[in-house]
Amino acid sequence: MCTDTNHFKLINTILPKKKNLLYYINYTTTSLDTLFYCNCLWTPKPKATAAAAAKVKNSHTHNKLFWALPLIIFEEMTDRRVYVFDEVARHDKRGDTWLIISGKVYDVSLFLDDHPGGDEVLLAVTGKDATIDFDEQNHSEEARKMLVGYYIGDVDISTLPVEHEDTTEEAAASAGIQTFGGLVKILQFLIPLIILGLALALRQYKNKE
Ligand code: HEM
Repeated sequence: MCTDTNHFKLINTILPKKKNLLYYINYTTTSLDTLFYCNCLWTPKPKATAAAAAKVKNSHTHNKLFWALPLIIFEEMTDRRVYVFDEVARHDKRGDTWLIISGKVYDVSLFLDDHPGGDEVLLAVTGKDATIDFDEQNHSEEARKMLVGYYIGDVDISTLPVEHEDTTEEAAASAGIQTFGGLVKILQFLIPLIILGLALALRQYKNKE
């Protein structure tokens, strides 16, 4: 664990304040691949060789890496990809809490206790599309900026379950079409009856004459 406050300052100026996001450091000069957390906890990249891992543990290399930060390329290593809805839906519990907001998938497992709106609301929408719930709360600009820290990928929107709510304009229009269709069917049945009734009435009238 790095305790040098300068390192914290440096890291915070370079990177957005993201919690527990892993960054891949492509340290071009030594081609030393390693991972570190924003909280300054250094961990060798799993794939890194034992020799590279040993180098990272060496404090000299550690410092060298840190001060070279502005020169190195960061790539987020959070395995960002496109998830099908069913996969998101499986992460629906405390400690494994994913949700969807505007087509993006967020892992809020570590945010539950920090959420100003409480953990219950997040748990209520875990594994689901929480777009409407999120928007309904009129979250501040600050809250929206925080989203990036929990972003892990996108959801394939074609896999989202079809909503059955009839609140949308489309649903209202389709309901209108259905009502109209019903009316046409009734008229199709009634019109021949009316014509028949009129014909009979006319015949009776003529017979009377
Ligand atoms: C990663 C996703 C989310 C983040 C980063 C987030 C962040 C925040 C923040 C910073 C606040 C404080 C008020 C503000 O600045 O707007 C807040 C309040 C709140 N949030 Fe969230 N939120 C998230 C998801 C959600 C979801 C999905 C819901 C609903 C299901 C929700 C419901 C609420 C509620 C009820 C409050 C309290 C509002 C109040 O007391 O006035 N949040 N959230």
